[in-house]
Amino acid sequence: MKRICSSSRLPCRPRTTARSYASTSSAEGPCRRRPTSQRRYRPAATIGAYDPNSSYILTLSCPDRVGLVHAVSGFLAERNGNIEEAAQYNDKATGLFFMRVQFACESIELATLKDDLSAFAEKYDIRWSLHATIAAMKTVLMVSREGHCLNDLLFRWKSGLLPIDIRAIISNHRDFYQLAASYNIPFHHIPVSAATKAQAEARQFEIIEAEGAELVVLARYMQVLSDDLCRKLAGRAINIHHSFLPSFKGAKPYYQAHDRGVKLIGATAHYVTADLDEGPIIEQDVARASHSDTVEDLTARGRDTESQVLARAVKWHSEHRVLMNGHKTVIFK
Ligand SMILES: Nc1nc2c(c(=O)[nH]1)N[C@@H](CN(C=O)c1ccc(C(=O)N[C@@H](CCC(=O)O)C(=O)O)cc1)CN2
Repeated sequence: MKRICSSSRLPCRPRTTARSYASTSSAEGPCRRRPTSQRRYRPAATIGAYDPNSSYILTLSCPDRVGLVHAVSGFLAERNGNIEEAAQYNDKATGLFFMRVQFACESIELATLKDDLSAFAEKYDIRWSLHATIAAMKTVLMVSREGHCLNDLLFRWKSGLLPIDIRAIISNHRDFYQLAASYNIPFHHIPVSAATKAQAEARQFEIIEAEGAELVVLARYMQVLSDDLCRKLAGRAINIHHSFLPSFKGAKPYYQAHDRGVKLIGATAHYVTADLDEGPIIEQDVARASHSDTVEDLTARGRDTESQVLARAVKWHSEHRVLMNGHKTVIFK
């Protein structure tokens, strides 16, 4: 039966298997042990003895104390868990400890591992989460009229460079309908105005939940999300702001930068909160500016910076390398 795209009313073409990532439903397609920066994701068949289905990422935070690394590594060793990558940080200001461990563990059922982790976590007052390394993160992209970040994310995903599973694109304009079609991704055009905002956001959230999105990326989506939607998307919505925050918040940062005469412009990827452009920062970068630059020059130069900053933030989030630390983040690159 042909699947009809809810908003575009057009038959959705069956999805290609272009992605080399396993969507969470069919568990195939992990990566060999290249350094993360060089990893290219490809089908399981080409991989040797390594069993992808037994590789996990554990992230945790708890009040800091002596022996936590020993306790975590001991917990895994007792269950024949082989640590492949580990990083930790203790924040002296908050007294909190953070850790990310990637490990292979073939001799234990996932459910048992989770039960054991729950008991272990209680002992140390640990907040934790466990993810299958190969699971591609279900993602919905949102965009308005500037398509450079959207285009960049789609190309990196298609090239197997991002461990995500792009389920849908939502926009308050039609501009990128064809781009979405070229990647066989459902495109949802949902106009937003002050009068229709609540209804529009209800439709947006319906799609996000229907797609089981673990991540929503505001790839130059230029509408302010309501407090209610921000609460529902807390910790799973990333925005790219086209300035080096905290400078130049708002919708027109390049005009503000030009007026101020700055010598550096920048971009900031951050989690979306109800407080506009105030969310925990994941990644930032800068580019040079000069007295001779027009706003158009700054806007054009900023596009590359925005795309690269957002792609890095999406990659780190989808590899479970970003841990929340109050209104800040800890990044295990
Ligand atoms: N609740 C939040 N919503 C959004 C955030 C955020 O941090 N919290 N970031 C923005 C993106 N953004 C800057 O990065 C931004 C977008 C839009 C505006 C704005 O003032 N928009 C006007 C409408 C502008 C238009 O129609 O072109 C408005 O919404 O009234 C400021 C900052 C995404 N949403």
